[in-house]
Amino acid sequence: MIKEIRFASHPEDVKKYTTKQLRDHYLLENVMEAGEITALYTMHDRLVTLGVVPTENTISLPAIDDFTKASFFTERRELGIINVGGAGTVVVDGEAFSLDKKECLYIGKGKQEIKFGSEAGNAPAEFYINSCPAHKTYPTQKGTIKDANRVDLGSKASCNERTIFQYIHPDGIQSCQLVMGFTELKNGSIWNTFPPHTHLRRMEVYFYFDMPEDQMVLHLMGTPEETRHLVLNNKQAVISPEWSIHSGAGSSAYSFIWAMAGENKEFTDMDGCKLEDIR
Ligand SMILES: O=C(O)C(=O)C[C@H](O)C(=O)CO
Ligand SMILES: [Zn+2]
Repeated sequence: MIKEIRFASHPEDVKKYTTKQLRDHYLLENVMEAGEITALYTMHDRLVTLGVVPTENTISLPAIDDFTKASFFTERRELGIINVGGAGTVVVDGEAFSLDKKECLYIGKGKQEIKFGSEAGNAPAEFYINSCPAHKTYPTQKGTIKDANRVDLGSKASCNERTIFQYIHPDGIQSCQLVMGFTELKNGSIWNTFPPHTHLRRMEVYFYFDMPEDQMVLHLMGTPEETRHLVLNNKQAVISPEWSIHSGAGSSAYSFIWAMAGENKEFTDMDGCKLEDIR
């Protein structure tokens, strides 16, 4: 298992960060490792981002004792999973859920044994997971693309034509604080989340996928009046502190999974930035 803790940051400090410091604090460079679990615990709302890639053998989710001091991972946590690889299965206390690419599974607090497997070891499932502290148990539930709430946004002329698929949200799969889904850009569009926004009530993590290996996204972060960029490639993730914008322009179309945790679960509770204020 590959694991790491990152601490929360102050916007005044981040203004002084070099490219390397920005990447060290916010970028998750290697999320998916064959046959491995990767786990990154951020102190921004104590969200844990994991990647699980079972190849020949199934992989069990351990408690990660030094992060959680719990006897099993979901003793005080909930988690949301979206598969971005080949077909796979998640077994939750003996109940099997098959997940095709882009399908979602929410697992509520209190599930003791969680196991991940792939249908074919040479085309492994790649489970992208976000977990946050939970105070009560909501039912474990699968979501297929048809179950997701679709929101079409943007336009061809603005190069930001995209569809948001909401899985774990107030009118969909229920959770304590996790909100999660993915956004797909239409071919020819490159901008996500533009115009950008902040939401002091929630932090957010973006995981970019379905991006050609030789392409990239310039992901924007920072306060609206002091922005910075990070270069992200396929299957990399980036932490967005609650005070930061999170938006990006790619050299081609791509998709990304967004996940939020914090004070509320209101997807539309955003403070939109005026383009004339962005620096
Ligand atoms: O393309 C978009 O716009 C998004 O996907 C927005 C994210 O979901 C988000 O930032 C929600 O707060
Ligand atoms: Zn947001």
